[in-house]
Amino acid sequence: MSTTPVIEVERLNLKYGDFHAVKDLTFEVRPGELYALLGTNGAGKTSTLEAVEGHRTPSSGTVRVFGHSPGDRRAVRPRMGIMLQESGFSPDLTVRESVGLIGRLTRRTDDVGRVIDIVGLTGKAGTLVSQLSGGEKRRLDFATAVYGTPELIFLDEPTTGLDIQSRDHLWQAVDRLRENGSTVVLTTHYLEEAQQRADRIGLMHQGVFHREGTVTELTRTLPSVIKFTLDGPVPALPLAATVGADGAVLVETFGLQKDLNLLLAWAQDNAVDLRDLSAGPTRLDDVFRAIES
Ligand SMILES: Nc1ncnc2c1ncn2[C@@H]1O[C@H](COP(=O)(O)OP(=O)(O)OP(=O)(O)O)[C@@H](O)[C@H]1O
Repeated sequence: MSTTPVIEVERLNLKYGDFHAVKDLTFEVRPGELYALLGTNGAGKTSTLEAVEGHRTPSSGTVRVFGHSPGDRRAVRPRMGIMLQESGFSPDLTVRESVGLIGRLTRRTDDVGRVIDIVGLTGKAGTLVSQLSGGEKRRLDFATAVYGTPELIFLDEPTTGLDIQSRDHLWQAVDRLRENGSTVVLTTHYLEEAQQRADRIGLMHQGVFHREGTVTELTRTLPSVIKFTLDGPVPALPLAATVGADGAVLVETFGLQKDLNLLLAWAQDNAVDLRDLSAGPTRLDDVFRAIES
């Protein structure tokens, strides 16, 4: 597989009048990667994606997609599938007609019935877009990413409004696209989805990267947490701990396995019941919370 980046963004700046929304942003997305562009509200994710998709002209800096300017639509557009937050399908078309339209607009070829099946709308193929539920509309939006198995797929908050079965279904379809070699760029506010699936994450805040790297790289500077509640007075704990507002005992640690062992041995020796015990690595949520503090 080629190691030439699929997307190269170098010192990208985007301004809206006097407002500097994206500041000197540099990153690349490699072939076959799932890259998650995450961040706080207004961080500049959508603006950045619009520049990469060729919908917005940079104030300065360069963007290359498959080595081309995204403005070179003939070279780039057929190779990428874009699932926007709202695709804007005409309400007067049926699902089947809408999916057929994707082929004409992107110049990719596929079997319309196959795509409708993948997005789980076979029973609704003859239904007007105006009569779809919110979740069904979102699944139709997903067809734009699936049609013709594009090499590069943008998923902008793909699971917002989907029930858990539809989410699982969508991610299974994304997994199959990736098995076929597709590169995926994801934005989402569901951090656990990014934590589970992203190879790398660019975490934006106020127009710049607050952090960039793998989930492990992003989370390793923050401690893991052990949490439990106690029924009554107990002998001195074997570890430094704090008590949260809800009365739960919190132990923050960079040596999760060792400290958990210590705690469990102490509980066993002293016949202490550690109720609601949970222990886990740092989550992306914690990295996000640390941005503002
Ligand atoms: N057309 C526009 N005119 C003026 N300001 C804009 C325009 N589009 C975006 N902005 C501003 O640029 C900043 C970045 O917006 P952007 O939509 O890229 O953020 P985002 O990271 O996608 O946010 P969110 O997570 O809230 O969707 C915001 O402060 C926004 O108000």
